[in-house]
Amino acid sequence: MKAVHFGAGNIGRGFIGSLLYQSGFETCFIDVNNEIVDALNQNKQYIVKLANPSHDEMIVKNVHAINSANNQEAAIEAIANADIVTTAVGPNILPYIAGLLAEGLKRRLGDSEKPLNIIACENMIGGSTFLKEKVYEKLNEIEKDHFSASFGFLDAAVDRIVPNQVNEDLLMVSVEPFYEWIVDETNIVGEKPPVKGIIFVDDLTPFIERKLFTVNTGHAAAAYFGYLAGAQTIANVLENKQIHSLVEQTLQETGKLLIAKYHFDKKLHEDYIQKIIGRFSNPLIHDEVTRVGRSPIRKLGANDRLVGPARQYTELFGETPTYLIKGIAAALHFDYEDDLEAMQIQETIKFDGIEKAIEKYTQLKQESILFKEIVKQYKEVHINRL
Ligand SMILES: NC(=O)c1ccc[n+]([C@@H]2O[C@H](COP(=O)([O-])OP(=O)(O)OC[C@H]3O[C@@H](n4cnc5c(N)ncnc54)[C@H](O)[C@@H]3O)[C@@H](O)[C@H]2O)c1
Ligand SMILES: O=P(O)(O)OC[C@@H](O)[C@@H](O)[C@H](O)[C@H](O)CO
Repeated sequence: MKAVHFGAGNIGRGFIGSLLYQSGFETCFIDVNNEIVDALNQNKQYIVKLANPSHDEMIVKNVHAINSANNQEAAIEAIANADIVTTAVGPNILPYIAGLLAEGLKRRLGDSEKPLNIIACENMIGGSTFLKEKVYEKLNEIEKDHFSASFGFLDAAVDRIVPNQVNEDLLMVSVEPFYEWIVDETNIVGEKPPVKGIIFVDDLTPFIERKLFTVNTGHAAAAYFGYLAGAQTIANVLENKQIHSLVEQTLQETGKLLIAKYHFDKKLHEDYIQKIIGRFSNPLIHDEVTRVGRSPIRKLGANDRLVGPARQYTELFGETPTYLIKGIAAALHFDYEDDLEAMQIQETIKFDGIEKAIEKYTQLKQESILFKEIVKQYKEVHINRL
């Protein structure tokens, strides 16, 4: 069986590639990073190392790679012959791979009748649906009909903390032991993708919201509070009792929302929160606050991990969430120079003011109570940097 995976980065190699190998796939990574592509083609395997006390390792074999920046033809051919396509390139990159994916799928339609499922493994709600929209923008009406009959775009929630890698071995990836990959089965065409470790569900929404509004909300809060406090890594951040408590309280707020919306068992959800905080605190993972806080424009998006639950909380309970708002305010103070989105937000604040910046990046209306509370909190954080 052949897999094509877009994005041979942290999660691509450290999670998806590893499960594809364990399931018997030969994986072709498509990436634009020449160094990684060359190394994969040279070694044809790489090591995944677990951040556990015994530092267990496994070798992922049967891999090769194509640089789509200079070898589109090979990438199109690989997609045309794949048994599954997955991605982990980042939500903002999905529109840029859509053209190539569309070409590969068109060629496949010309060559065979075999159905194909595509799974975008990105931290966003409806990632595969979004990718499908971008692919369909490249098609005419007849092609759209053929695509709908032959290709399934399956939304997913993926969870495994894979920090930026600093190993001498370029391909080695250190990952946390925990993982979870939940896939919406409702749009599958043909057989269920035979990937060991995938949990198929018929309603993904509770799972993706639970993951994004707990793991990623807690992570973002820790990153932005931690950055203000001058911490380097997420594990360091959580050693600070004050921030530990801020993160926990933030997750109590998203927990209250999730339990009310999805009737999750209160005790089980509390256990889920504590397990996640434990994962963040893993001393064997060196996860920089700047990676976890990366792309703050995306993270401040109306439906993303901070503003999404804050908005829903305010609508459902008729009051604003104290700690989520603190997290949003801290994100607006994230002025890390190497992050283009952080710099863009800081420019907007500097030239247009905080109100215009909040409106632009969160889509919240100035007259809303949530908006006003964020402005207030932003000014307070400004005075008392943690
Ligand atoms: N790292 C994690 O802990 C983690 C966990 C769950 C989900 N995710 C999600 O996985 C996705 C990837 O995150 P990551 O941490 O692996 O990032 P990463 O930067 O390590 O990997 C992204 C890879 O995509 C490649 N890429 C960029 N543009 C491309 C293009 N046009 N075509 C093909 N490849 C391209 C990059 O070169 C890079 O190798 C994100 O959506 C992220 O939210 C990450
Ligand atoms: O990948 P992002 O930028 O959406 O979010 C940063 C981290 O929160 C994220 O990568 C987590 O490590 C991951 O989602 C854990 O499953």
